[in-house]
Amino acid sequence: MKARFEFAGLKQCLQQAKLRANHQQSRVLASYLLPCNRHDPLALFAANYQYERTVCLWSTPSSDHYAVGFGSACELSCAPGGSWSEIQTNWQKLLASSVIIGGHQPVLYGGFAFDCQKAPSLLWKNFPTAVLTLPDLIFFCERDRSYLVINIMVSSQTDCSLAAKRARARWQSIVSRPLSAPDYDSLLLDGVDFDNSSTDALSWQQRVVDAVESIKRNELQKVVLARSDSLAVNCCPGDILKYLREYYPGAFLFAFVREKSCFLGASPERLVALKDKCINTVALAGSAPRGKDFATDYSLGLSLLNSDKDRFEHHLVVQHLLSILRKCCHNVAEPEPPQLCKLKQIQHLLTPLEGFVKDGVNLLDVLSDLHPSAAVGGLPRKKALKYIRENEGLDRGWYAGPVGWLNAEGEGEFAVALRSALFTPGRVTLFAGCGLVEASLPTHEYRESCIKMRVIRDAIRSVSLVAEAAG
Ligand SMILES: C=C(O[C@H]1C=CC=C(C(=O)O)[C@@H]1O)C(=O)O
Repeated sequence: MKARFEFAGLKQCLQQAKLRANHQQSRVLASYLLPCNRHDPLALFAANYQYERTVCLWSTPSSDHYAVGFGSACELSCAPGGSWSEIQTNWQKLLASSVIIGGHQPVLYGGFAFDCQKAPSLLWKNFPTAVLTLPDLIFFCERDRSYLVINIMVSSQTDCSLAAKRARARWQSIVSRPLSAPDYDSLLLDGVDFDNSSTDALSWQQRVVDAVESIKRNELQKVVLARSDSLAVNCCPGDILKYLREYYPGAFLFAFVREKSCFLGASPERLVALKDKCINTVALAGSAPRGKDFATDYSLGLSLLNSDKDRFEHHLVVQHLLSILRKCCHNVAEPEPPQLCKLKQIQHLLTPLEGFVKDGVNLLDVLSDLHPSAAVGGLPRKKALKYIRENEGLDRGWYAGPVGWLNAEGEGEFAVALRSALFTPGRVTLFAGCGLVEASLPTHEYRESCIKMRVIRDAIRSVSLVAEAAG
């Protein structure tokens, strides 16, 4: 299909919004959809992420559905510690007066910090504790369909013709921007993976010992301790996403660029999806490495399914999620026994859970009840969070927080931002955590955290080798 920017249609949409803005004396959202040529969403991301202050990318597991958003027509947030459902209420208010042409649902994308009570450190300064963004331009593609949505906040002063021209020019520059040559330097990647004896490794293992002691004293039932690793490396998040798309097709692929930082990952864990009143979530906890061949892999999977320690760790997550679902949903199905979720480097125990949302409960209500699940926080929840705050010694930022989207009908999907890293100029910070119960062993947990970090670490290594080979 030839690209045709239906300029007249956009201008009319803006003019309608302007009439409304005039009438109500406040800004009105104009959202306009038009079919467009197919582009590779990851190439669009890679070519443009350095030129736009806000970019987001989202792809649903095992699907060909991608959304790439540029800029921000508006941002909805709530104060640290504030109620997330405030965001959804404000979104509904904004939509009530909007002019939407194209038969689509405008969509917000964004995320929440793991711990919204904590002020962000310098590392996460560009990531507010809770923010959902309506991009200026969103490119969607699915199978053979692709389209562009243009969102503009219109006031009584807006020059509709100029705003339409600007949107067209911006999209044209986005699609015609060439990929800049990657700049990879000082890759300090080798030798740290399973080195159990470095000071960082030992001090983290000591934290695990202390947490397990606390569990043995019955102060906690379970706690998830995370750690970070920082690498001095300059590499293109777009290339990392291409690697993740290839090797983790079953994961939620996400990226959020804010100013010069990019938080991205390939998460296997859905926190919540709401469609047609049906809520879906998963318990994902309990891990084992993948085997090098079928027989070893099969036996590792079988031992994981039969491991008392992992089954207990997983059971806690299932029971906790069920108790929350039963409050906000009816017809909560009894779960089946856990199954294996096999990823490139690691396998997990997984239990899907489902219910039908009660009237008057919205997606962000459910999200804020489910987060943090015992797969990333612990139990009892409040005590585990306090323990993490006081003992982990890390600013998790958006790592292990919910990331995803919310549409105009209140439907959406959020994943737990795992297998993720924060890219800042010249540096990448990797994050991973492990669920601890009484039977957890520090060396095993450290090794598990290394395997989890390999998702991004291997991606960096692979794209830098390709860049080196290309000269
Ligand atoms: C906290 C993480 O993983 C969670 C999800 C799956 C398995 C987990 C585990 O076995 O500990 C964790 O609960 C992480 O990847 O950083």
